[in-house]
Amino acid sequence: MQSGVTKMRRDYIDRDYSPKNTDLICEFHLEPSEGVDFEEAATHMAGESSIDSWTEIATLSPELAAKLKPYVFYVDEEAQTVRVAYSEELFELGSVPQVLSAVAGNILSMKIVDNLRLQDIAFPKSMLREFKGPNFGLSGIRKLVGVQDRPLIGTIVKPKVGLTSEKHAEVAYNSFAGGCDLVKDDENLTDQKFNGFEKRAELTLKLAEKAESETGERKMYLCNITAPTCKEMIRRMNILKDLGASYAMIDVVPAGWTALQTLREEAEDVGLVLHAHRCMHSAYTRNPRHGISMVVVAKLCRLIGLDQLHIGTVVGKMHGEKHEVLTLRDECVLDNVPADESQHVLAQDWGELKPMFPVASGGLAPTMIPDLYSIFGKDVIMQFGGGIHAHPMGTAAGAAACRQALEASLEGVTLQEYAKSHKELEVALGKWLKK
Ligand SMILES: O=C(COP(=O)(O)O)[C@H](O)[C@H](O)COP(=O)(O)O
Ligand SMILES: [Mg+2]
Repeated sequence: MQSGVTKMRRDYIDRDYSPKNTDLICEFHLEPSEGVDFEEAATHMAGESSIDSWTEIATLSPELAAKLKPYVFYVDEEAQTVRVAYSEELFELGSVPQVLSAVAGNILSMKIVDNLRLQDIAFPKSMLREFKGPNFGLSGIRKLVGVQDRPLIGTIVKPKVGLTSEKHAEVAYNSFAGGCDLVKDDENLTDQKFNGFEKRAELTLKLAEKAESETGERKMYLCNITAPTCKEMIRRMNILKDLGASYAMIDVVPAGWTALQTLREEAEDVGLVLHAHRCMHSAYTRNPRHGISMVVVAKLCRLIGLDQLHIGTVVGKMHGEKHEVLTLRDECVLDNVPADESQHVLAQDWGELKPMFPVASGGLAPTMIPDLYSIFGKDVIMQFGGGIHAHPMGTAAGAAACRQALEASLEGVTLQEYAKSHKELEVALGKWLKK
């Protein structure tokens, strides 16, 4: 046995245990380190994530253990999968940080495992009750934007950073004028010297309003409030509210779970939709054998109450297989997610918690819209950066090409056919359609 590993007094493997509907259930991918037995590793992992330590602890009485012990009720050594049921009493039910400190905390660092990945958490009703979920959610956003029957089209002002506030607002205006419903900041644009938060928000919201009156469509600006402190993020949210904004955007992983829980409370008071950019998630989601899955990240976002979340594109530039992205979509939009063993997904009844609006973004071009529509259907926000601002005729034409490609998809017409009477789309096909 490896150093630091001694026999625990208790064995938490119990294949006969049937989880109670009040239990929090986790599925893990587990690879013991060399010479460590699979079940031994599973028992240690379950103990470390709840009541136990690396050696027999005298202060853990049999009564206490009987009340709070974890149950490793599913063990598949060949598939390297275990499921653990934890009593709800182990948790501060309204605290995402506390839950993560338990089920995705020390255990990811243990020497007895070479790899360990938290694949999914099924939250019991008692925990769902402690959270509000999205305030607006998918249907609230549709109502706000006034678009019911098609995907929304969004853009990220490019370049990511470097434009002045005036130029930023102008690029946003051109995007709105060309047909975007939503314009957002990039994830690394917050409050830099060349483009301060307040000035950018003021100028861009003003031009969003102008585009609204010119086009007769609602135009939403998603200004990034990510900041060094919660206090400052709340201040920025209030600035947005005072300027008449409907949305705030936040980088959910860099900002952290406590910040999100804080912002969710404030967002309800100020009445802003929260857009969740997931940058940095791959630091712990990308390795299929270790860390935390994106499904867990998405579920935590819905639980806390972000209104829309980046989930990947399948066809764009970012990592993410179709089945993974669709699993994320399901966790965003369904009221009841069925278990899917092949995807390491546990059943989740979302109860009263509203659906989030899924966002597909990252390396998209207008030419991909038919594929995006067939993958996601209408309940998706299609978001283009380079795919709009690199259009040879400019930003407004890029946005128009996206709307035209969407119209073609909704009508079941090929892009080539539609492009015959739509110049912007024709030019976009010339640039991006693979020959
Ligand atoms: O700025 C972009 C996309 O710009 P572009 O369209 O020019 O690639 C976003 O940050 C990515 O969507 C992030 O990826 P994900 O949504 O997968 O988290
Ligand atoms: Mg970006």
